[in-house]
Amino acid sequence: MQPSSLGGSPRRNNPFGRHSPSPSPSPQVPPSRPKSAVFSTSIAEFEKRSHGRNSSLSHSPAVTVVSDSRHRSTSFRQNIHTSGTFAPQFIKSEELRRGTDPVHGLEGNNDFSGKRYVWLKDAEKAFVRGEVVEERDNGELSVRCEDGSERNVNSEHVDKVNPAKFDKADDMAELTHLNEASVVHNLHLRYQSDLIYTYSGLFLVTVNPYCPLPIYTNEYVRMYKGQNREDTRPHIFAMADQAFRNLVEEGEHQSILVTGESGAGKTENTKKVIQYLAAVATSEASASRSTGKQLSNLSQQILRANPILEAFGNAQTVRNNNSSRFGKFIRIEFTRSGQISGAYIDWVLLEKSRVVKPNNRERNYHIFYQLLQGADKELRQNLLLFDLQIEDFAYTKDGNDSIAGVSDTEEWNSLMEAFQVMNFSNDDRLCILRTIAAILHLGNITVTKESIRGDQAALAHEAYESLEKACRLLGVDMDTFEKGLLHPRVKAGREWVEKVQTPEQVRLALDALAKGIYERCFGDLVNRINNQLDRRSQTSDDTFFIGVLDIAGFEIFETNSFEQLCINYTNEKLQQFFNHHMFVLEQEEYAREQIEWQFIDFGKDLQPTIDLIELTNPIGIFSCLDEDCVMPKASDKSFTEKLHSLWDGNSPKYRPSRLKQGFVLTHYAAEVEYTTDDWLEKNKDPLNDNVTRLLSSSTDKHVANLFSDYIDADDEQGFSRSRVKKGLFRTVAQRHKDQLSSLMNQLHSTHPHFVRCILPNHKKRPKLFNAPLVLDQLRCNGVLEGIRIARTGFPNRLLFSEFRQRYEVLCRDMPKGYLEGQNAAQIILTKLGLDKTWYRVGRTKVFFRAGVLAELEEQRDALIREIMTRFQSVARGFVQRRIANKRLYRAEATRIIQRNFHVYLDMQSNPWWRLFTKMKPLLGATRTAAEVKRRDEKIEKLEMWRSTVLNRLWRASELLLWIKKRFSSAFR
Ligand SMILES: Nc1ncnc2c1ncn2[C@@H]1O[C@H](COP(=O)(O)OP(=O)(O)OP(=O)(O)O)[C@@H](O)[C@H]1O
Repeated sequence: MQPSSLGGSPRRNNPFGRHSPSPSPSPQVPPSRPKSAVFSTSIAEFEKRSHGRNSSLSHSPAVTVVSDSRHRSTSFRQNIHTSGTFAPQFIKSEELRRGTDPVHGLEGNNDFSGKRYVWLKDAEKAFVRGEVVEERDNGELSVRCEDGSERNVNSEHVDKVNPAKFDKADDMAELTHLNEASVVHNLHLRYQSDLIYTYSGLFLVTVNPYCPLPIYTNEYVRMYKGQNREDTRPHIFAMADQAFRNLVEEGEHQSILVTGESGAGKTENTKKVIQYLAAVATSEASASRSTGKQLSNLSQQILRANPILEAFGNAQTVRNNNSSRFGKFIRIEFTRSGQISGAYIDWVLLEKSRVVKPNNRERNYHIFYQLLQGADKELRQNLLLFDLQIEDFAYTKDGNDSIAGVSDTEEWNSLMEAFQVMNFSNDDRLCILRTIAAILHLGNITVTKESIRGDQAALAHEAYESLEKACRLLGVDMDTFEKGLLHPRVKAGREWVEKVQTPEQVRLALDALAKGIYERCFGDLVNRINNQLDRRSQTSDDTFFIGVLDIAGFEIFETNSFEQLCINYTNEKLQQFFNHHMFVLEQEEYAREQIEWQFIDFGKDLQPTIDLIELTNPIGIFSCLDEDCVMPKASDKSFTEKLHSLWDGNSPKYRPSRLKQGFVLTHYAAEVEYTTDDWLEKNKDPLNDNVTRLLSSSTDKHVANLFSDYIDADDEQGFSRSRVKKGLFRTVAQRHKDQLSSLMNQLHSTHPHFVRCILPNHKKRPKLFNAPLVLDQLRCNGVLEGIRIARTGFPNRLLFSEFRQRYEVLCRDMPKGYLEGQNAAQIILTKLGLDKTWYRVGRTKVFFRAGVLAELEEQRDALIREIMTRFQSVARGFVQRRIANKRLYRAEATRIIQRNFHVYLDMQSNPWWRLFTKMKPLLGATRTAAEVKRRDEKIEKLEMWRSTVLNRLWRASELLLWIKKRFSSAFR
């Protein structure tokens, strides 16, 4: 059943994404009432089953799907035709060839067989489907699996298989058996048919196809523009369009939250959203000519900001050749009439450790390679790079030099072009690239031990060349820089003393500086882009925004550190946001339908874990870490012990690690074990004060600006005051908490839409679907959590008309004549004998608990099976009777022939018969002679008769002549 086929209003208030009621549903022809004689058995059986319900594992593949899919496909095709853009890709030729339904691609077990199928857990494939061959009294099932094996399992440990009509369901929330196996199976079936987008209630789930699909063309943009979700197939454009229409129609900020693992397709989908919004907004803008050109230029700029962000914020990783190493929130501002009026990019969590330590099988940020491959001679001289190559720099020589299929020179050219579109001047470009080159040179400063005092740091002889180049590019004095690096001045009581540094400390300080410069440079670049995209002064109208959040999903690695805690904390907050939103919408829907329901805010489920991380009193993980960062003698170990003493036994979500120095947190997705090595250092993220102060007074305005928060005051007291005032001591945890809080505030002011990207395999291969991997991601990205919540309420809902059309057939003695929808539904439900806790009757719909519809479907299948069996038996009886009659007739004929033949044989031995057969030809001759004689006599008779007649005629004519003569002489 695909109720959404009836079209109707947008379903923004329907949290599970079930179809919205259509004000004018398509004609509903009630199924003609069956003859009671035919149905009597099944109804009695049904009543028996619904009272003494055995909610066993029984499943019979559904058989009655044709009308539903026809409804759906009709409405969809109508939509395509009316928009005039029928796209043949929608109906795959393969599907047509196989004769499966092109919209739902039904190919389930429509065999009327009544077999029972279940899902079994499987170590390799996650789940395997099997047919129940025996159900034992002790609750064990004997199951014949698809792989040919036969297994005995406890009935508690299997999941029900959905009726086949749910195969390739557009919205998984409509599955009546909402279990993990069914969700994975549905995604798998769709993925194999290139249907990469699927709804799961409020979520749009997308599985990376790893190959270009022709579904993002302008034709598709037109096809989705202004269409309801129900009238089109799941697509990122459908979600973007819904957000755009909500914005225009309701004047409300919108957000699209895209999350997933690395390589799952977040960035690609974010780009598609922006492409779609730019396209529809441009077409809106072109309606008003005056601003049209200017705004389409802005759309171009928004699109072209991407190559710049990717060059500086993306890198090749094992998972993804173009992995974004930061989270971004792109806000596209619109006027109330739907024209783009500006854009703004926020970023979080840039992976700056990559700048100094890229993995061996990965690369540093693209910009380093693009610069070294693409810059012309003049620029190379300006940046003091001369003939140096990738392998000449410490920060680029490890790891890969290039990416297969990607030309860094071409990418460089495209970056330069993007700079031009974004109105970056030559000077702007140069100063940005100078810092990048300076970082490369900083990496080449080799630190050794001083020859006299063994453990003190000194610069190697060859390091001076790189040091000089770095200092020139950064606009600082080389000697002061070196001194600040090797002998930094620190305050000891009231005195300032010079500190002795080990080579490791100096190397760390240089790396920290390189990371710090890169991060600040990235921030500055984003600010410049934002300045270009900011057009608020040019529009007088109120503006509303659609924000697209592209951020890393929940992470569980073998070793999870501080970075993973930051990411998982972010995802926990986003999941809480989702749960709360779903709860609010659900509540609205139930209230609108006036059904009784005790509401539970599932967002609150996640609060204990969030408190554990962010609370200040009692002191949470972040605050505890911050506190220890300013404690002189604190270490990672003391910090871990403090956490144990605070939270162990006081929160169900926390427990100490058994084997490592760390703790285990229970997140919504899973339990994650964090190791706390280096957390204090990571949280402090220290920069050498002496060097940063020097940079803040750089002769290069750009560099000075990057470090302006370190500006030295006249006196040393003033210096430390200014640092405190400008919040320089903010730790990474504090910064992240603040950034996240600001992001959450923005999100709370929006109407959200959720996209979950799924990585199908680690081999980057199309059509390869690794079910256990997908299942893990569904767990981590909250899709299964959403389904869990859905199961606690009434996830399946049907309009009265649809409910009646489908299930009235199960009820005998329905009142005749017109019945109002609610009344009819109520009567049917009562007659079906369903437990009242299993459903609610609203004002326009019937709501069901998960699994109830499957039970009804089963009854309906049984009934139809019964009808089909009877029909088949009558038809077969008729055919067999005809065959039997024919056979009987033939047998009779054969017997007659045989009898005659026997008689013939018997007569052969009879002498009279033999005499007769010999005489028979003679008899024939005698008969001929008699005949000739008889005819001769007849001829003779006729001859005589003829001559007599002729004689008389002659005499008569003689007499007439005589009379004539007599009369003529008499009258003369
Ligand atoms: N819809 C799509 N169509 C075709 N290819 C895609 C699609 N989505 C993703 N891909 C492929 O997968 C690759 C990785 O996608 P993407 O960069 O968007 O992942 P991501 O989730 O943003 O990863 P990261 O978090 O590492 O940045 C892309 O370079 C592209 O080759």
